[in-house]
Amino acid sequence: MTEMSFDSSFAYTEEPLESAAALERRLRAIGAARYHDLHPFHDMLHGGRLDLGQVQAWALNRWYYQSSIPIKDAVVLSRFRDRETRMEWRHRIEDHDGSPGDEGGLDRWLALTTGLGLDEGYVTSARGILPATRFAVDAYVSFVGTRSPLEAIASSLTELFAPNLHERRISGMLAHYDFVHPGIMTYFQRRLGQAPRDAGFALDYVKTHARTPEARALVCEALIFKTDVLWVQLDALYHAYVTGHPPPGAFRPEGAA
Ligand SMILES: O=C(O)c1cc(C(=O)O)c2c(n1)C(=O)C(=O)c1cc(C(=O)O)[nH]c1-2
Repeated sequence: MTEMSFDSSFAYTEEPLESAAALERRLRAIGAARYHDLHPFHDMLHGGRLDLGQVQAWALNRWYYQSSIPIKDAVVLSRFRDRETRMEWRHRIEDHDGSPGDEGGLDRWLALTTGLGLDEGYVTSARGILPATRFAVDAYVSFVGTRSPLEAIASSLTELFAPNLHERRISGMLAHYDFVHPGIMTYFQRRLGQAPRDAGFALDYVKTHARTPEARALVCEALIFKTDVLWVQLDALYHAYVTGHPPPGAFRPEGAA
């Protein structure tokens, strides 16, 4: 008799979502299996295996994600009647947009793209981004406006896993690329402090407010959706700039065929 081969990830039975602790365990397992730190494009980025044009393509596309985050957070805010949640959430908008006289994350992201040699007007126009970037990011903004407020908050939970990735990115990119220096990596340096606070609030929120196994399952589905939003952006970058099939109208690095 021939032995059947099977994917061992389906061989276990998942723990029922009967408590907040079980929910947290499941969320962490989802991150461990699906977060975009596992994507081969990130291995190449952090391991110094991309050229300047490919790093530019990544930073250019990520601008669209970054610049949509405060819009997404404004939509999240609009979902809550209670003042406490709005007060807690609103600093996220300022973290990215900044405030008069105080730079925000978007300024720091532009320091990165400019430091990599990209024209600021071209970056902010988002004209050269991949269609998949636009579709994925727009789907995230739409998700938080159309799903329940609980799912809207849950979809930000990928941030639980971001600080490790940012640390690896800072050290890897500084070590491997002569066109990267600390002055253009301040975006990630700053997120190391901001993301744990934000993720901690979101995790407490879903643990407190998802009170049934069904609600906890929705929280998990929201996190899975978000890991897909992140993953598909890197798939598109890989296809366009590693495999070498940029779609019509997309950014073409200088000197590329
Ligand atoms: O570099 C990354 O891999 C990464 C991932 C994520 C994430 O996991 O969603 C965010 C960020 N960075 C980030 O810088 C950021 O401001 C951010 C906000 C959010 C969110 O969903 O509200 N995610 C992320």
